Amino acid sequence: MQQTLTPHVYWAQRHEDIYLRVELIDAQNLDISVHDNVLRFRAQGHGARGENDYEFSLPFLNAVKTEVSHRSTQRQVNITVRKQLSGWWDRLTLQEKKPLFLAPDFDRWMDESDAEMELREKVTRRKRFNKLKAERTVESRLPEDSFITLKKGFLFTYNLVQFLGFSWIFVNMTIRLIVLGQDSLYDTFYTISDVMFFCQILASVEVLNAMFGVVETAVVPAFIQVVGRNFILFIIFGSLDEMHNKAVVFFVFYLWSSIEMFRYPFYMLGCIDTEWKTITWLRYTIWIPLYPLGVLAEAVAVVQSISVFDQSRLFSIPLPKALGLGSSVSFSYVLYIYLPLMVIGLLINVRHLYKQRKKRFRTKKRKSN
Ligand SMILES: CCCCCCCCCCCCC[C@@H](O)CC(=O)SCCNC(=O)CCNC(=O)[C@H](O)C(C)(C)COP(=O)(O)OP(=O)(O)OC[C@H]1O[C@@H](n2cnc3c(N)ncnc32)[C@H](O)[C@@H]1OP(=O)(O)O
Repeated sequence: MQQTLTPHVYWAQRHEDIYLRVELIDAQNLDISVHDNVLRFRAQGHGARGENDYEFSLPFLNAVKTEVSHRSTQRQVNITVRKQLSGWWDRLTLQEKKPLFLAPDFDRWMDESDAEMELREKVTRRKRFNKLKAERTVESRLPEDSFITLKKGFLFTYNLVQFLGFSWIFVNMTIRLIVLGQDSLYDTFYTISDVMFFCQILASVEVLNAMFGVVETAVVPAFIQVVGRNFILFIIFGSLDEMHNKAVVFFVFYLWSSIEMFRYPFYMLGCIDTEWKTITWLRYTIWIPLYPLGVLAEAVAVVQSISVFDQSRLFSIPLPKALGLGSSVSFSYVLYIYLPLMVIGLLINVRHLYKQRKKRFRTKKRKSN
């Protein structure tokens, strides 16, 4: 049967506080209270007499406040009680004879004059801190705060516009696919391209944001993303009528908008210091299948456009007659160079997104521990 025992208790004081250290390992079920200037302690833990219930009560010499703060570590329980009036006590307990379980805490012990000096230093430090804080509030916090509000407002609006644009694209394409079936694959460009042009031109803002440090993102991945998509949209699809009715347009647009429907809401929530776990998970996960598929679809579009550029000679590069190699070089040669660049771009961005994912979920895990 368990018996109730008294733990070893060590004490020290300052002008305003009483510090108690209760020697109890792995203390559980703590019940600590102060009523009528008497502290009552009860807990289970491993003390001088092994694993047991331990308790004690201490009637204080003078009045104390009823709020008591305590912190339990693996080795001990630290208790702080506030004195009702600031001052130095001759002893801790009401009765003159010191209880047997109580001893001075020499690690924290101070005599009255040392404690006075500490108190004076504390007051000076607090005054200096308050003065600095007041100065900082007046001089710098106002412009800093309004800059942050302006930045968040701008980013929120930008992300909202992109979210609406890409959602419209995704929903429109999905409804058309359900209603028109396979036929909808071949007229995607005619129905969707205006909104896609708008969203992708606007997306150039993301490179500027990265360059000027408006958001904490790397410039190279943002640049690859924007340049890569705009190349496909404006050069491959936009400039060749022959590409407009190809099914590949559907796949490229659908893959692009699928990620953006989650990426922009994720950023929007970040602007208002909010997080929805599902959106975060989707933002940092669905790129895993979508990114390679997106690059594959873009590569198919590039390959399909090669013969069109060869025939139309659009964007062909004029050569000086002196070289004797013909009058111009087809733009398709640029595309042959672009294809391996896409693979390099894919690798750089997949690596970046993998790191961002690891960082995000590692931080989250640590925070939730
Ligand atoms: C040298 C010549 C180069 C020529 C290049 C040619 C190569 C062509 C390669 C082609 C590859 C492109 C293929 C691509 O088009 C295919 C597809 O898109 S398929 C569909 C799937 N795609 C994706 O999943 C990619 C989506 N895009 C992105 O994720 C970004 O664009 C990317 C830059 C790749 C990565 O984003 P970012 O670096 O910004 O990562 P984070 O989201 O983690 O953001 C970092 C922190 O910044 C905050 N942030 C960022 N933007 C905003 C914003 N607009 N508003 C508010 N906050 C923002 C974000 O919250 C993060 O902060 P914190 O960590 O504190 O949360």
